[in-house]
Amino acid sequence: MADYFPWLRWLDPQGVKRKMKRDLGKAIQIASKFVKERMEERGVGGEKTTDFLDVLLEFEGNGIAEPDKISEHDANIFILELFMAGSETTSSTTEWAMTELLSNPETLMKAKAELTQVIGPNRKIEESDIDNLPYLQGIIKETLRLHPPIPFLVPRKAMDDTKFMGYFIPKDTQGFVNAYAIGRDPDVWVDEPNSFKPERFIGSKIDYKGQHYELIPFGAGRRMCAGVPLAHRMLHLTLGILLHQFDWSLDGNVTRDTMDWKDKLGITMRKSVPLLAVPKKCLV
Ligand code: HEM
Repeated sequence: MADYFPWLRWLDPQGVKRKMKRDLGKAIQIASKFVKERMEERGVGGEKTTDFLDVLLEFEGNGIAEPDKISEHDANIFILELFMAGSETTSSTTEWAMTELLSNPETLMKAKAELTQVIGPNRKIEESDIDNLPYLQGIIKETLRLHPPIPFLVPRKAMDDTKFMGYFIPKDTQGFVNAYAIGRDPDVWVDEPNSFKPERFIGSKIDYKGQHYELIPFGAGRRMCAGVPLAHRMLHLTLGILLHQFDWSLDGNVTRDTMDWKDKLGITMRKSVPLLAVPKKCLV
């Protein structure tokens, strides 16, 4: 309500700010446990680790353009942000990918055939295999095109009065970029824009790294997703392992037509009714 009537903001009429403060406080507490634990381990000379948290704790800045040290509070916020930005985005993308594949058996078969051909029966998919799996890459791109987990990206604010494409945008206007609509724009995606067709990316240079504005599930520009390299690996490895190691079917009598396709917007835009899929270990 306060977005429509900004003068109501101080009243917090729906209690949104109050609830946010309470819940964020709980989330910071969880993140702070990881940070405290690591600080204590490092203090007693525990096993040496070199992950992102160690980098934060070891940081020494020049104290001018950057701090001398990263405070414990800031380390907590960093860790919380990575959890919040990185977990539900990747899990909901994997759920949508499986949903699309289980409703498109031919596509699922092609993905499994590629994995069998490239990886073979005797080993597991590794990071170095990803570049040799163009069909799997097409599946991930197609999933992110149709189901971007952050459909309006992160809100922007006009820093100054701006004229843009004939519109006047006053300073401080909040703007959203509709990555969901861009991904389904029939002027750009001319071949059945609402259908799941990983083939459209075979032989195409279009990628989600911020250079091709028709596919921007990670945003673009200086504030685009900081986790693209990690998400890219995680998505291909997770989906690759699920498809390579198991045969999958839909639960019970559910079919493509009776499946619930609704999404709901929370932290991410995920399936409204969770996918129920049944794995069977591949007999290889
Ligand atoms: C499917 C996976 C993911 C998607 C679709 C995604 C998407 C996004 C989007 C749309 C933004 C805002 C960009 C903008 O508004 O231009 C963002 C920001 C961010 N993402 Fe991701 N993300 C994913 C995974 C991850 C992972 C795994 C991490 C790290 C663990 C991560 C860390 C971040 C961070 C730190 C930001 C804020 C960057 C900034 O404000 O400068 N993301 N992400």
